[in-house]
Amino acid sequence: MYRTFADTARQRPGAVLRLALWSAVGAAPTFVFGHAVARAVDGFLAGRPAAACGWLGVLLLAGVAGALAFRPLYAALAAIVEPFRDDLVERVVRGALARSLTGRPDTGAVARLTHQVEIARDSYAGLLMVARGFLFSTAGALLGLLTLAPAMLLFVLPPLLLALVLFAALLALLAARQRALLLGEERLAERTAAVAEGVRDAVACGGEERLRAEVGEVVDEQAALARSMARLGALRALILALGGWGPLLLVLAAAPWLVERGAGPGTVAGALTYVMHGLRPALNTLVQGVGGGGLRLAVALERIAESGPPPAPALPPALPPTPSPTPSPTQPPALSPAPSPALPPTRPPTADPIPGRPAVELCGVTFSYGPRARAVLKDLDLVVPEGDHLAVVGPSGIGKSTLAALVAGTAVPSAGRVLVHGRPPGDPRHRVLIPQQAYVFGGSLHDNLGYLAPGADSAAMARAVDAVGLAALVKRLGGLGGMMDPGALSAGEAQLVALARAFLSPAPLVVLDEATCHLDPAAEARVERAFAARPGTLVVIAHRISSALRARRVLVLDGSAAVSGGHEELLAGSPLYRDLVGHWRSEPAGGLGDPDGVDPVARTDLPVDPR
Ligand SMILES: Nc1ncnc2c1ncn2[C@@H]1O[C@H](COP(=O)(O)OP(=O)(O)OP(=O)(O)O)[C@@H](O)[C@H]1O
Repeated sequence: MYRTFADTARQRPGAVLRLALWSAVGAAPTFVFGHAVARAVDGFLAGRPAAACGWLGVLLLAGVAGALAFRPLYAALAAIVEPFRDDLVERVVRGALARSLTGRPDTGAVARLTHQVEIARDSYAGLLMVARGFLFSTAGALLGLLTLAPAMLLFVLPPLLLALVLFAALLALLAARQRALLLGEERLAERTAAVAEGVRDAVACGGEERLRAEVGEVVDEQAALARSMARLGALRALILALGGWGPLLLVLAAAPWLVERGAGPGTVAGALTYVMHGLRPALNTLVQGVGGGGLRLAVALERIAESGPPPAPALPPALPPTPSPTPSPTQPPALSPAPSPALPPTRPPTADPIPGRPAVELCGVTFSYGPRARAVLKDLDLVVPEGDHLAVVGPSGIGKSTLAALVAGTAVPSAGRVLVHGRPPGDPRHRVLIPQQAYVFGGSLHDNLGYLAPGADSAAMARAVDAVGLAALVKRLGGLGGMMDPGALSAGEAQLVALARAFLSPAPLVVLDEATCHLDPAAEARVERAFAARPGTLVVIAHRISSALRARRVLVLDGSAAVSGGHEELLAGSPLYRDLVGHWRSEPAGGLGDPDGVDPVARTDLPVDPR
């Protein structure tokens, strides 16, 4: 997957040697400091200030040499770290490209993962610096002690070694805890996102308490993990105290014993310098660096490994696109109906429509958003013959969009059966659903329009553009190849793009769920007429009553009952339809006139008169 340090040592021994060499030069001051301090102290005490100052000069020179060694040291480090980074980047890009061939391109992957690669690179470089710094500084200090006063090692080595052993044991615990913390964070994020998305359903089912308890449990687990991580952090401080201050206290306590055995004050001062300026900072950096950056590196590498190329190469999907459980630019996210049995289908059927069967058949369909929620649709029967143009009207909240979702297969009935062209709904080759919220993506207008009809030629696109009235936007963008910024489009323009896309799609059934709500009445009329003239079946969840007037048939949803028929028929037979139309008739006319005296711009979903 990527080069380990051992691989690099084999492949680039020169770089590793250079790193070791310059690390040795960088650590030279650690070796020289103790001796220079010892000699300088002894020199001053013996009344030889010139010699003492000379040793102080040596100390200064060693410091300068150590500082100068850092420049080539970093160059040697880069020669080791950059190939490691290249390996990671290559893996990430290969993974993203391979996934894009599966038909589910993860466009955020490269940006996201290269960020993780940078974290891994920095952590790896930091870890190498820490490890080599510890090794060379400790070696320099111990060598200095050995040459200055070997007996001192008796007091320095035992606490240092004990601290290192304890730290190694703690590191394993820290890594396990850090991983658990990270996974817990992910669990918590997933849980809260799921709760936020489904809060409407949860409230509808009276499930707030249960949700609160479930989320609370994950939060408590996470808090317990964070507390235990903090306790391990305190243990780390104890280990540092043992390995850093232990040798210092022991050397101080042993000083009289050493002096009795002939060690001068300079030797004691030199030994203390080794402990204070060599061993203690080295241990400190090791514990902090490995405990922080090392764990981060391990986690980042794990995430990158997970994002690697999929096991087997996959081919692009056949066109038209196979159904995907993720929302497409014409398919709104699936509704979240009752947990069971009303789950959205994860793999819609791909069989061809059955010739001669109606475009839509609903048989005894009941749907509710939760097991204890009131049914939105109850025992609904409906047949929409092939080639029909049906408008669905009814008061706000009566279930018009729910019906559209059931027909499109993004919601599944709690009881009853829905068929589209004789097949279970949900196959994007059989139907296209345009919701109120238009899904338009950043890219060229051509790509947006061709999303559901990849083979569409420019003549077909021009026809769709003309049919829905998109020419002004095409002109503004400089042609079909013009790039679109979805954020810069007006809501009406975005709807027109989504509508033109649906117009181009080969799907024989089009469901418009208030898909023209941001258009003015004239533009809406043009769109509906265009779709009505398009071969296939049209179902319009009406936003204005004029949609009902244009349709061949109207379905009036009325909670417990639903009636359908022509406009005149319904005026005569449906009190609710009469109420709806009467309501708008009495509204001040706001747009085009109509032969029936109905204001065609009036909304169809105003609340029913509560009489
Ligand atoms: N995801 C959901 N979770 C829970 N309840 C929902 C959900 N979606 C809709 N409802 C409820 O179901 C009922 C029917 O909603 P629907 O959107 O189908 O009605 P509508 O007739 O299309 O309304 P409008 O014309 O206002 O869009 C409403 O009471 C609504 O609050």
